[in-house]
Amino acid sequence: MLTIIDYDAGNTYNVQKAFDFLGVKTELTADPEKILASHGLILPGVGAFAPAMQTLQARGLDSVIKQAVAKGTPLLGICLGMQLLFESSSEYGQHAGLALIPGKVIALPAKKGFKIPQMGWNQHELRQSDSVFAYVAQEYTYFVHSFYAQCPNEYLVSQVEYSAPVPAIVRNKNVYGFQFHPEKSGQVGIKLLRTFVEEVVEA
Ligand SMILES: NC(=O)CC[C@H](N)C(=O)O
Repeated sequence: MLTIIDYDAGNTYNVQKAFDFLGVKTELTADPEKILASHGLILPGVGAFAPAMQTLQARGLDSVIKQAVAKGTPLLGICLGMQLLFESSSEYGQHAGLALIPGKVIALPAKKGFKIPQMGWNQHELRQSDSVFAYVAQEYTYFVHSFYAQCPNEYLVSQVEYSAPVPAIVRNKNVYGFQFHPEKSGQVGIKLLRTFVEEVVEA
């Protein structure tokens, strides 16, 4: 069973439905004991960075997540949930993140021909050929975001080109992030979630 961290994130229902479709049981909880006992964690998220971090902190979930990761529990952050994994975000001011992956989140640059937010399908370019997600090369997934992560290449599994090179899948040991919405990315999105379960959590 996977544990979806409950901090009133907006895409929790759709993420749960995606795992239901996979036949993977999930439990939505903010209970520290359940999170620490979990075999795999999902950090969903849509909306602004600061209120999301404030809710995590208000529920003590920031430290519980860090404890779980430190003992090796795999964690997948989705969209805003991926951005929260980094050290900081400049969305509406400067805010500290969970600092589970080195790097910062900044605004997508304005550039002629690139509407902000990026809202649509984009094609992955692979950066780590030995990743369990390597098959995502040249595949398309669905993005909705105005901010993006800047991180050292060693944490980059795949990226998409928009008004800047956007990390699409990132990894730091047992911590993974998807900037896109796998729950809105059709068969590829479902396959990527299945890979996280079968090749990471259950491996
Ligand atoms: N869809 C989202 O929640 C996007 C996350 C973040 N607010 C961004 O604009 O990048």
